[in-house]
Amino acid sequence: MENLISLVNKLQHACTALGDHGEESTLPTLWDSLPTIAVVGGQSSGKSSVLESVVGKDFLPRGSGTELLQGAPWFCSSTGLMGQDNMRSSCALRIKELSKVNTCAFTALVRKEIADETDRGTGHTKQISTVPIYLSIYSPNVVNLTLIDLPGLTKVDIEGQPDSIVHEIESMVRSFIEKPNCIILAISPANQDLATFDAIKISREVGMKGERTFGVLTKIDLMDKGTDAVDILERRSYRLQYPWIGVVNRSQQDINKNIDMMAARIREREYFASTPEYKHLAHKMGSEHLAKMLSKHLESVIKSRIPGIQSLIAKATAELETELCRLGNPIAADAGGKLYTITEICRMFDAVYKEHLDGARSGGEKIYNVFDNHFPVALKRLQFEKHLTMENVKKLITQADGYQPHLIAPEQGYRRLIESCLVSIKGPAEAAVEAVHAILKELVHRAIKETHELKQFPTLRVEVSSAAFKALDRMRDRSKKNTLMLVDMECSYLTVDFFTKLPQDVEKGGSPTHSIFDRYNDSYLRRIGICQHGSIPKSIVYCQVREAKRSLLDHFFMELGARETKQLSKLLDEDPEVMERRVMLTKRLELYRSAQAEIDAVAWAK
Ligand SMILES: Nc1nc2c(ncn2[C@@H]2O[C@H](COP(=O)(O)OP(=O)(O)OP(=O)(O)O)[C@@H](O)[C@H]2O)c(=O)[nH]1
Repeated sequence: MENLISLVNKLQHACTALGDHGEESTLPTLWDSLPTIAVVGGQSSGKSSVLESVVGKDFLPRGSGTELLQGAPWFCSSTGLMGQDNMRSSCALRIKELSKVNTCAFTALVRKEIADETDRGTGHTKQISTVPIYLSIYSPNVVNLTLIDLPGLTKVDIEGQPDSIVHEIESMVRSFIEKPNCIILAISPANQDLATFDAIKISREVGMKGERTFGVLTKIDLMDKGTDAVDILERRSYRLQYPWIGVVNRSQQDINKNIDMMAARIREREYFASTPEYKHLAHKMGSEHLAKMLSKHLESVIKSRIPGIQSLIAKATAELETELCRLGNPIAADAGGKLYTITEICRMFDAVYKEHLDGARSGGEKIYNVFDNHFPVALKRLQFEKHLTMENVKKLITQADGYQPHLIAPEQGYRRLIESCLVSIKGPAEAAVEAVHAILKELVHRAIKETHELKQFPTLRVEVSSAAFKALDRMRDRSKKNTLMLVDMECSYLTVDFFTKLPQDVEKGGSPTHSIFDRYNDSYLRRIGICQHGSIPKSIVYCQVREAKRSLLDHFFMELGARETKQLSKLLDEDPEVMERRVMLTKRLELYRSAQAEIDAVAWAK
């Protein structure tokens, strides 16, 4: 029994330390893995007496009028009383510290509590109540188990009870004992015909092949003279998977005389040892033997549940770890720690952002699309013809040499013509800068969303995105300036090479007979634009994309260094609910880990 106490206590310790009392919980319950013991039998068959003798204490009211459902979940005081009221919603009787109450006082106290509770449940009508009474007794010396004293099964209606009572009791009993973790003590009085009792029948029905059922033959001492229970006890009749155990409980007279449990056990031992019919079976009879058998059985059942409990704990631990990981790390208290956390998170954001640009995540390809598609299309759409209308060309060329007549060729005029066309490229160039800017901003949104660590801190998230946007705005402005400058630069000086190439290029495709105006036609000027096509993206990538990759949060970091602890704390203003949940989960995880260690120790000791 001591081994069992220690084994169950360890498991129970693990369960109760986790605050797991079998209540509805999001986490898998360990409680269900532990067995309960229920006594089933006809009215006055001796159920309460057997329960008490297994426990070794008398506390249950017996005799007529106790057809109530008494459950006794047992806890040891070392695991505390926490959560009891949550665990059992209805009426819980709590008798604390069994060891501090003397037997008489204890008996009287518990009996009174049960009787009062029954009256409360049935309204003094002495009817059977289907509301369970849960009696929790805490002691370091008892096994932490749930013992259920069920109302007696009956075949006939009971006076003062509704007609449906026979079925009600049966279905109540069935609902308790059909749970696979319920060990059934089928109580049958030996002084009545066994065939007339349903205890075995009902427990066979729910207990599959009877592997959960222990037959207990009570009232052997009350059998008619000349009859005995040897056939049953020697497994010749009413055979069960486990041998029947005969017991001799205290009679009503003994109870009235206040014969205590110890004396009753001695007398029971003597009875079996001295009765000729049972002498040879004496070592397998009696309440003590029943208690030992049950202990052994419980031990093996509980041990067989250990792998299941271990996997429940492993599953719960994994779930806790996942959630904790999702909630992120707790925040450091000092400024240095906070600064470190912020920069680390920013670094992670930065890394995600770069991945978008470099192709590890999607989005960066949109920039290429601007250069490869939007920009050339925009160039194509430029209305060079407006510049090249005969009127405009004439005007420019005529104006170019002022009052002087052109001697050879209107070179100055060509220059002006080309310049004015090049200037119109500024529009598409600016549009490309803006398009890339929009893409870079959109990627900030995406990277913010995808940086898991930022989810924890809404304020930091806002600040990081606004810092990134500000940086991108600065880069955009610089890029625009540089790109437009590039166009200006192209316009400001046309090389000889440029000019010498003009007629040749035109001659390749064009007709030399065409006038000079026709030669520098629309498609030709477009080609000049296309020359720019290469350098404008270069400028944009250099000023915006490369910079965004290199120094998106540089300003922010510099500014961070100057912030005070209070301001840093503001950035890390986590949702208090998240903080609380993290603390709770961390505590629970620690408990699960220590429970795991304890249960592992039990498993290794097998
Ligand atoms: N002589 C003798 N009396 C017994 C034995 N077992 C139980 N009794 C007596 O039988 C009566 C009924 O016993 P209980 O233990 O209350 O039976 P129960 O099945 O719990 O009864 P209900 O809950 O009322 O159905 C009590 O007066 C007991 O003292 C026994 O083995 N021998």
